[in-house]
Amino acid sequence: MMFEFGFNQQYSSGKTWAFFYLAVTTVIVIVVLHRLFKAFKKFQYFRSLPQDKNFSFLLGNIQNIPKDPEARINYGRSKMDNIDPKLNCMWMGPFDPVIVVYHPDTIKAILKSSAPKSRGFARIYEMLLPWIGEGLIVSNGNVWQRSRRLLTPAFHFDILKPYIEIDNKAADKLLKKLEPFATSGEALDIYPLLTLCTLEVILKCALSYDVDIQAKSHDPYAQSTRQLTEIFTIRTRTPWYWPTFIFKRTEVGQTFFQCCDFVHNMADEIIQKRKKELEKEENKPQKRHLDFIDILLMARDEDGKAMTTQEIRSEVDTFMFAGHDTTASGTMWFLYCLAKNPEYQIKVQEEVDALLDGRDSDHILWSDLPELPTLALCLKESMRLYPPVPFIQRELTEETVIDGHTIPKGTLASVSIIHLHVNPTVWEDRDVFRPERFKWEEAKKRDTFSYVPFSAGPRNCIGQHFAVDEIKVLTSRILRKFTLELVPERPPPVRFAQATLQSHNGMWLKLKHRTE
Ligand code: HEM
Repeated sequence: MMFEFGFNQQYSSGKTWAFFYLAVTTVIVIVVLHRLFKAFKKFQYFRSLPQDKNFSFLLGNIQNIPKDPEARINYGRSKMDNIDPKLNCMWMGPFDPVIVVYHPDTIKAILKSSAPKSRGFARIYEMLLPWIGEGLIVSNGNVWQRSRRLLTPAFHFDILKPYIEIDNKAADKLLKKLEPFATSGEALDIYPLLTLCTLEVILKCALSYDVDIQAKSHDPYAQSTRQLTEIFTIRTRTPWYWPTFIFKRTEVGQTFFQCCDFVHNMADEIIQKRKKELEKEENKPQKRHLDFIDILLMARDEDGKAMTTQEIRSEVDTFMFAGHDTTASGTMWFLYCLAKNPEYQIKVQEEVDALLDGRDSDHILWSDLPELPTLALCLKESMRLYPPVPFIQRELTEETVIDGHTIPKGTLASVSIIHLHVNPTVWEDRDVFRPERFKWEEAKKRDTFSYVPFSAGPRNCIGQHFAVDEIKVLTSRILRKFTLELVPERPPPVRFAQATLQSHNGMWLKLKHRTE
């Protein structure tokens, strides 16, 4: 009996295990099959969307993207022209579909939604993290909301007003540096001079950091920023650089992290200097507005908690980058557009002359800014053709209907500002520089999402008024003194869409004194 019982017990427990294994295996097989089925359905769904049919099961569409920077921009444009005028699906590998949008209807669906910045493996904002941290550009959710609420007062008109004189003083120095080129007739690449000028402005205005950066022929901070944006762009387009542990071991990766250390040290220095000044000021409070950095240093939560050093540094890094590279790019392309379209350059010069003639000083005043309507129209048109921030990205956190397509949650969306601005269904004579298209009678007929150089919706650019004022002051000061000409011996600028829109071969211009 004992034996029988033991045998039966063994037999039945063996059977139980067999059942157990069978059940587990069945569940695993069902789960795997279900996942595969879902992945296949998702794949089929994305394959049914408008897209470049030249698709590889290994690389998706990556191999179709041209290496040449200008051809790369034109590749996106040809998809808009030939595949679909509103959106297409781009495969960044066999399992990574990205929805690219470039029409007011489709861009609106993304920018009006609460879709956050894309984060996680291989996502562009994640790749910015080691550099600008969880600052306003990269952060999401509560962290972003808190910083945005805190920093919005730093861009109030009352704060921006005195910055105009800082812009003018920076312009004075820039003009002095341009003078010898006008005298000798030698062409120059104007971009490096513009970056130093805009860097000086952001350091003085937002960070109360008074250094004569323009006195140098180059600045290590501006240089590091350039290297960081270049390497960041390379990384976003090179799948084998996506895993951080590999990227860190490559030469470019090491340069990237060295540059990060450099800019972080500079941010720390600025913060420490300002902290000491504020401590001194505490004893003799002055009636003045708070700069961006003061707001960061003095901010307290409801429970009295200050921002951590790391949080403050991320915001400082964010503003130092976002506040100078964009305006330098915007000014550079604006000057190019005017050199290329002399009839508009003359109109702007006449407008500036009419404003300043008879004055003792050429400094532009805050009250002068609305008196430059032609310049304002030309600047808008230049930012249409050459948007300083060409692309941005979002991640859909919920299923979203875009132009009748139900795009699943988790999908990456690339907002192509540079293509929206030349979408032929929106813009007549899209490649022609015609600033009049921004006159109210014409502009009011267009969807507001047709033109978004500063993005739109809740995550729009916090610094847009700061930027536009600065560009207006710099360009009117340059045009008051010089006439700009293209350099026929040099090839035209080659657009390069990095974090900001650059020229791959510099921005070569000739300057002539207006008196000549
Ligand atoms: C011509 C100059 C500028 C252009 C074209 C521009 C454009 C943009 C765009 C398109 C965005 C959205 C980015 C995204 O969604 O990822 C943005 C965001 C931002 N910009 Fe600008 N920008 C300019 C100048 C500035 C300046 C001067 C500052 C600071 C002083 C600044 C600070 C920021 C910040 C902090 C954000 C993130 C805002 C948020 O998400 O709440 N920008 N900008």
